[in-house]
Amino acid sequence: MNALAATNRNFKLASRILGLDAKLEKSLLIPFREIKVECTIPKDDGTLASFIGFRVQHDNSRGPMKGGIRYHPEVDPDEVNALAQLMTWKTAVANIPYGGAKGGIGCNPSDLSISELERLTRVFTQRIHDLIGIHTDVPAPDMGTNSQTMAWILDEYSKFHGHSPAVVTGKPIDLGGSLGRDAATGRGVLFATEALLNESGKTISGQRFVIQGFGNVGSWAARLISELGGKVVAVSDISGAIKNKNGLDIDSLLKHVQENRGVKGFHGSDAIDSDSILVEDCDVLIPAALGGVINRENANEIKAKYIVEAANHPTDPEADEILKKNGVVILPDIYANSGGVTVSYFEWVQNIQGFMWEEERVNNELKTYMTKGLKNVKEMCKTHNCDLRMGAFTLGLNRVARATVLRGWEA
Ligand SMILES: NC(=O)C1=CN([C@@H]2O[C@H](COP(=O)(O)OP(=O)(O)OC[C@H]3O[C@@H](n4cnc5c(N)ncnc54)[C@H](OP(=O)(O)O)[C@@H]3O)[C@@H](O)[C@H]2O)C=CC1
Ligand SMILES: O=C(O)CCC(=O)C(=O)O
Repeated sequence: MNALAATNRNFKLASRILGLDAKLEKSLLIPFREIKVECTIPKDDGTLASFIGFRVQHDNSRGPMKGGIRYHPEVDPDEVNALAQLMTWKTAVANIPYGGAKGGIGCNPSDLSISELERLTRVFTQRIHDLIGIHTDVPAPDMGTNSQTMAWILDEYSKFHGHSPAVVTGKPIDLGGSLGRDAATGRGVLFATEALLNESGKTISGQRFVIQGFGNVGSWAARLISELGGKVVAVSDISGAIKNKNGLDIDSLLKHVQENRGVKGFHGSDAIDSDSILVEDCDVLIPAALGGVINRENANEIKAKYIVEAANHPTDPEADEILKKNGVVILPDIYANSGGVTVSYFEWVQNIQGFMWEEERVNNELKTYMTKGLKNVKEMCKTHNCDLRMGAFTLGLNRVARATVLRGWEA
């Protein structure tokens, strides 16, 4: 099932549970605005290369639209649409005053030089600058983009609108970024996992973790989990997958990745088949890369007791059903990875206030939001007798529906 069909299916299930009016349901589902732009750049060798960029602004009833920009070969309109919709429910679950958006460019960033990436980012910004803004739509990093990408967007946007640090989050600290934003999604995953485990008297320490993806989110999650005594027994990235049943030394692995641009060949590990990473023996599985990776082909083989969705939409609805029957507990993406956008919110607040917070304050506030988020999701599970995914969807949808109805429609 493609990302949009899967996301729409979850939306409709939640809407039925809440008993939303069919016309309101339709208005919540259709994106506010879909932008598609052509971005042509001269490559370093003088030849031209053309790319397609997207920004889907899904909903703004609760505040400015918010969401990352992804650079990846598989970026397509349906996927960006699904990711934008997920941002609407995610910001509502986190209870931060935003709507949802997502952007992307269909490209392989590892095939482009730094100067080509800069030109591409600047051209994309020129195409969309009139449609984003501090109080309309605030981009951030996602797969294949980082704080440098945000710095280029900020610089290009500011040429048209004056210096505007709050137009993007996930910026470098020197340009008004927040302390703690780089680690925030991984740290949020840690807080979410801790809160879930604590309910059954367990802690991070002593649990065995498998992590797919070792980029921003996966590597921070691994680092923070191992700092608390959790055993990360297998990880993967594009270069391959590695395993050590006694636990990987994450500090040495981080050095290895910096020097070798991938986890492959790490001395304290054995290589395993990349496809088998999700079905490795562990207590907690953390998908932190692409969507749709847990599907009906592999769901029955999953050995983890818990899945914490650091990636967006990693689990197909068909797999959801299989995993539920097998007793696997899933912390859904729109709650589990909301730490990133929550600290983006703190960054935006700091930019608007013109006052920088200490990192300790950022991390403490994040913990409060993540703990409260799980409590609110569980209350919805209890009220509607549903699983955690539907608990999160009904929580998000209900908040957005209430805001939409309160604002009303033009006559
Ligand atoms: N960044 C953020 O704040 C947030 C991110 N997310 C989600 O988290 C996920 C990861 O994002 P992020 O860490 O920022 O992205 P990054 O680009 O920093 O890292 C992505 C990682 O996934 C790896 N990867 C890509 N394809 C595969 C594959 N087929 N098999 C195994 N690994 C693969 C990459 O490998 P390699 O390094 O070798 O290319 C890299 O390690 C995405 O789904 C994103 O939407 C969600 C909330 C916030
Ligand atoms: O930090 C943000 O604004 C958005 C992060 C994001 O893209 C996501 O949560 O999927």
